[in-house]
Amino acid sequence: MAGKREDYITWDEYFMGVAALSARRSKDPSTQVGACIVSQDNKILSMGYNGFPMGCSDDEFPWDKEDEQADPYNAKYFYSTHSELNAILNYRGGSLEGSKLYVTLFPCNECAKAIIQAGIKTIVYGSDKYDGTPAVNASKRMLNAAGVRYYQYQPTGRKIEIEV
Ligand SMILES: O=c1ccn([C@H]2C[C@H](O)[C@@H](COP(=O)(O)O)O2)c(=O)[nH]1
Ligand SMILES: [Zn+2]
Repeated sequence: MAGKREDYITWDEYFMGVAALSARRSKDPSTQVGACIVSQDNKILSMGYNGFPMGCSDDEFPWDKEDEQADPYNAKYFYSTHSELNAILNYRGGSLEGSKLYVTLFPCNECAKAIIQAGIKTIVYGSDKYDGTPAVNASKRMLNAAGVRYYQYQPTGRKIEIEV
């Protein structure tokens, strides 16, 4: 009798992989972020990626970031909905209390507020490239105060290729 496969992916690889795949839908030329919300018993509840709200055309609204200081009206930041918020808002099933968020970039302060208020209790993040910025410092301050646990995803080194 054949034994079970042993090289199957872990839960963290699976859900971070889903978050990374979700990020591939983002039209942001600079930073693509993906998120996946999972229940305590490892069921996927929702997903999201950074992009403009419904009705705000990816071809008409600005993707520039250089203009942020000079002309914020023509930079992406006023318009882009963050992946974590999209994942929270995309959920149609009721409560996210006690759930876990996988996200490819450490959440900003605005996302931290939504995460806390939604009842998400754990964050597994990929990149922390904005660590030390005021937005991420404030985010960590709020997450720590609210008792939301977070840890960085530890890659296994296994390459996951998807061919469809
Ligand atoms: O918590 C976060 C923080 C940022 N994002 C999105 C918002 C933007 O579309 C990009 C950041 O663009 P930069 O050019 O790197 O400033 O990431 C997010 O989804 N969640
Ligand atoms: Zn954010």
